[in-house]
Amino acid sequence: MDIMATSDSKPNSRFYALVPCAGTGSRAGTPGPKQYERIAGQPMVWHTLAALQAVKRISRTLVVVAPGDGFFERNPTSALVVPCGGATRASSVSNGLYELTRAGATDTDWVLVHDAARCLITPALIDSLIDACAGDEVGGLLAQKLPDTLKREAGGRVAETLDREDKWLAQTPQMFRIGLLMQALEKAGGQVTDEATAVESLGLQPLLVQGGTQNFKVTYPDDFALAEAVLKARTR
Ligand SMILES: Nc1ccn([C@@H]2O[C@H](COP(=O)(O)OP(=O)(O)OP(=O)(O)O)[C@@H](O)[C@H]2O)c(=O)n1
Ligand SMILES: C[C@](O)(CO)[C@H](O)COP(=O)(O)O
Repeated sequence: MDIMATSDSKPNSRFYALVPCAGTGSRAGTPGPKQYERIAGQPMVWHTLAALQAVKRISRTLVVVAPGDGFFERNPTSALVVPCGGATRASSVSNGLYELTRAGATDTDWVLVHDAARCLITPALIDSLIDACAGDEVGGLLAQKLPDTLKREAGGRVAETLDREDKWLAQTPQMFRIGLLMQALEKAGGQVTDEATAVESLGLQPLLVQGGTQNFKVTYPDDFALAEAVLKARTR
């Protein structure tokens, strides 16, 4: 692909945030979608949006919800909410990118895709991703080196211990040019679990930017208490 067409030759590119918020949270064990569960006094997604909206360089935040989701009608936000969630996270992101372009974003603007369920993200981490990627020709993602020894399993037993030196856990936000990411997701299909995988399918190598252990995705029942403890500790 012609990477020069999307490289940082456009100093006036804007930054958008896109929040996929259309999942059901099947692993979380909550009665409804986990992103609306209250954590530290607020629905989870509220913490996520507050961090993104505190970053002044982000000109607009778009939230992708499932069709028929009435949460933001009951809880108005300054973010643009679109009921275009798809069957997979990747299709929710693709649909949201299209809506961003309808709202005036261009192919060379940047988008930071961030999980609604990563409610512990901070403005400082978002800023560090933007600082690292805005001059990069591909873009990149927050990620974390593995803190533990890594095993491969076979039939419930350890088959081997893997080298972890070059392994990272992908987090979000993941930041790419809108045109590049649309092209990448179209090529990669709806099953890829993050934006970087789609961009890799174009033969490109996204930049790994140091994330944080607190920027975990609320996924399992135990994660709610941990997220609550961290958020409460920050306000003390
Ligand atoms: N079809 C989907 C699936 C997921 N997401 C969003 O993508 C983020 C990360 O996904 P994950 O933690 O896997 O959330 P769920 O798909 O809701 O959880 P689970 O896989 O346990 O069902 C979440 O903010 C979720 O709302 C989405 O917008 N559209
Ligand atoms: C995008 C992501 O948060 C990166 O770690 C993650 O892949 C999304 O969650 P899923 O469980 O893979 O849907």
